[in-house]
Amino acid sequence: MKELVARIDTAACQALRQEVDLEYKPGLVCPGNNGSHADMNATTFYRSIAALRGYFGNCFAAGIEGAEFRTLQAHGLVAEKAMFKATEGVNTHKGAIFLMGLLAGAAGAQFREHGCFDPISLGRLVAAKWGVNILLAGVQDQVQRLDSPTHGRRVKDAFGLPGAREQAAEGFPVLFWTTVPQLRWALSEGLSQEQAQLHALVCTIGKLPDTNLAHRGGLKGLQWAQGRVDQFLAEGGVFAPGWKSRAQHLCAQFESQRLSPGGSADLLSAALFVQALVQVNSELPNFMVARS
Ligand SMILES: CC(C)(COP(=O)(O)OP(=O)(O)OC[C@H]1O[C@@H](n2cnc3c(N)ncnc32)[C@H](O[C@H]2O[C@H](COP(=O)(O)OP(=O)(O)OP(=O)(O)O)[C@@H](O)[C@H]2O)[C@@H]1O)[C@@H](O)C(=O)NCCC(=O)NCCS
Ligand SMILES: Nc1ncnc2[nH]cnc12
Repeated sequence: MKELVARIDTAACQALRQEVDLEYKPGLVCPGNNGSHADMNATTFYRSIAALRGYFGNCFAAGIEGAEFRTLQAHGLVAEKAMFKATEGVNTHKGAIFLMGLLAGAAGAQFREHGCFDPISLGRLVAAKWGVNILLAGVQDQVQRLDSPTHGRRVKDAFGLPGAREQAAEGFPVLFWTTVPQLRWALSEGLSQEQAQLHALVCTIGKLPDTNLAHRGGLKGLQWAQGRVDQFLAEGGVFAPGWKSRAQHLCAQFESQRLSPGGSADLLSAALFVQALVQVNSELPNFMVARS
């Protein structure tokens, strides 16, 4: 069982690494460009990923043991602390800690029940098992942090915009209806990993009410960003010749507005993790683990 837990943990950390290493992400930190961020670069993200080692495996193991949401939440809070320590206070992966921790926990619950995973139904399982408690935790958080609300909370209060919690409680509709299928479709059309990942990211930005965009740019900023990616797609996106220079232009536009779609970046990581789980599923006989 230890080997499987380690395999899941590695798959999640690799997904985070793939996301950071992808170039031409509008407004986001890439190896060659810090996007709309002055306080972090790719090295900050690598440090953060190193600090998260073990966390996703812990969530998976907790799922196997039949964990309630509060157990996952406790693991998540420890991981957030480790991230902030490694990045000297910069928020690199708060969203990913939350949503990929939940997905890893749900994969554990599926494994406990069936001895394998059905990655595509992980979102529905998260909603069914923990949805209510995820939303209740938000209410508690609001009461406790009235003096210093999070960016997500500020945006919810100002614009009524749902955030990471609502996505999770609803079974990650954007992840499973947009990010994952667009990634798979682009790959099946013969695109490279780089093009397919960028395509999935851009489609996600167009659909997600990303609280990061709304926090920095208000509703106008969110709408502007979604309009820009829609135009990029309408011009052929990564499928059309000259996509790299159009993607670079898109990046420059996001930087000029200081906008960064951090929530969408997290969904790309989560989609890469879901894809990796499909692969792990096919490797399960090699682990020869006994369930109990
Ligand atoms: C549930 C929590 C994650 C709390 O969320 P809350 O709603 O209170 O809001 P935030 O603290 O603002 O964090 C939410 C993060 O989620 C990502 N996100 C945003 N929109 C969405 C969305 N629509 N769907 C899914 N995910 C979304 C986003 O993460 C990314 O952005 C980060 C940078 O954010 P921030 O620091 O705000 O922005 P900057 O622009 O850098 O700030 P300035 O420079 O302008 O100052 C980046 O790290 C990405 O990860 C949001 O940040 C949570 O706090 C919680 O409950 N945690 C406990 C852990 C837990 O319960 N785990 C449970 C199970 S495993
Ligand atoms: N590459 C990235 N840049 C900025 N914020 C992010 N949040 C998650 N990944 C990110």
